[in-house]
Amino acid sequence: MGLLFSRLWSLFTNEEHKVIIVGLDNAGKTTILYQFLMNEVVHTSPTIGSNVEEVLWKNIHFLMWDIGGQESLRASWNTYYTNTQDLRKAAVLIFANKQDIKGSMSAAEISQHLNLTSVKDHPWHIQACCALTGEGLYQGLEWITNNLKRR
Ligand SMILES: Nc1nc2c(ncn2[C@@H]2O[C@H](COP(=O)(O)OP(=O)(O)OP(=O)(O)O)[C@@H](O)[C@H]2O)c(=O)[nH]1
Ligand SMILES: [Mg+2]
Repeated sequence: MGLLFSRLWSLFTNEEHKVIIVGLDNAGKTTILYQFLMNEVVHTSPTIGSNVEEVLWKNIHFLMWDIGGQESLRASWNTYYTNTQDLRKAAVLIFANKQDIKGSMSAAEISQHLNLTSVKDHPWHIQACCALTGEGLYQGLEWITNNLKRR
């Protein structure tokens, strides 16, 4: 009974899911964040610190943190993990962005270089995308959503 109530409760409260976006500088993280928020390409400059936005998609609330990727900022990435629900249970989505650029590595190539098949302790998925057109972005979000449902 308690379980049923807590399940019903979680349906009604519409809890928020924290997403942390990290990666190399110039990879397109901020562009991706604002595509999710506004469905458009915004003009960006390198992020110093972070941007945080609430994104509602298919009735699911995501709190998305986009963190600056410059080398000098990477040591502080872990401060953003502190309040994350439980990083040990985190699902990992890798966006292989800028697929519109000729000669960009495919998702399969990136997967090989990152040795993703060796990751056994987190569910992971690699998604090819282009943040300028939005192509692939929602497939990535769909994967995250399906992952939440399986928990
Ligand atoms: N061609 C192309 N350019 C993109 C794409 N996504 C982002 N860009 C461009 O790449 C540049 C950097 O994008 P940002 O979103 O600022 O990159 P970032 O990862 O937030 O960078 P930092 O904040 O420094 O970590 C911008 O000029 C974007 O317009 C893409 O899919 N294709
Ligand atoms: Mg940025």
